[in-house]
Amino acid sequence: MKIESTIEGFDEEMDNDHLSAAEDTPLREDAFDLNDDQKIEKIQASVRDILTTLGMDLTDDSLNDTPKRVAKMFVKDIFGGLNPERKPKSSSFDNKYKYGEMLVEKNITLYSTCEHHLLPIVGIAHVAYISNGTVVGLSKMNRIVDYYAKRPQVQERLNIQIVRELQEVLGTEDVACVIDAKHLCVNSRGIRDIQSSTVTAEYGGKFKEQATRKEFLDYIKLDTNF
Ligand SMILES: Nc1nc2c(ncn2[C@@H]2O[C@H](COP(=O)(O)OP(=O)(O)OP(=O)(O)O)[C@@H](O)[C@H]2O)c(=O)[nH]1
Ligand SMILES: [Zn+2]
Repeated sequence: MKIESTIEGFDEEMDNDHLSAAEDTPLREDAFDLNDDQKIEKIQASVRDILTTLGMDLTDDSLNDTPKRVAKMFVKDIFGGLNPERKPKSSSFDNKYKYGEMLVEKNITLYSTCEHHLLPIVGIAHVAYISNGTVVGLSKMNRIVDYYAKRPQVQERLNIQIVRELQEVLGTEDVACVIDAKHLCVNSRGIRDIQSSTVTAEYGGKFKEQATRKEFLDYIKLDTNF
């Protein structure tokens, strides 16, 4: 049986067995039973517990507020995109000027968090679409990238979520996104490979055709340094 969440703006359909579609962030049904302040209180206690277990003296004035800082950062900042109320309102307009070519928003700065290690993912996203009558404000593409990045993520899911959202807003399948990002869990720990970065891509509609995809990739030329 399918159920619709009652939370305002939460339009991802949830399924009783699986909670959500494969590309949706795995959230529990009670994810928003607590408000932000209640979550900050609880997380603060957990962070205090972790640091205390590690042996840190939390009476030190540099550390005293760390549990609260981390809790606020999780709820309001780096995981703020879990809350559908923070989803950007994507003002769309009629394509009055009949611009029918590809529009590319490239080099969008991306900060996310790896859900396996809770370490940063830092990179760039390139987004493109071909209008079928609707256009979206340029900054909305940056905002959509930022919203879905502010969750515990894997890069593949992040890439798909960005494309699905823009397809919805623009009312077209013809949307693509390429992400090139460094995962600090690979760069700064574990294998500690500082050079490597991860490239993912999601192509919808016309972008599945080779010529359209090539035009997009020529515009973004994956030779950027960040
Ligand atoms: N597919 C995918 N894997 C990721 C992403 N971010 C991190 N990973 C990988 O997730 C894997 C987690 O593997 P585990 O073996 O459970 O973790 P680990 O023991 O810390 O692994 P090492 O990093 O190899 O030390 C690692 O290989 C990470 O590189 C991502 O966005 N997508
Ligand atoms: Zn990781």
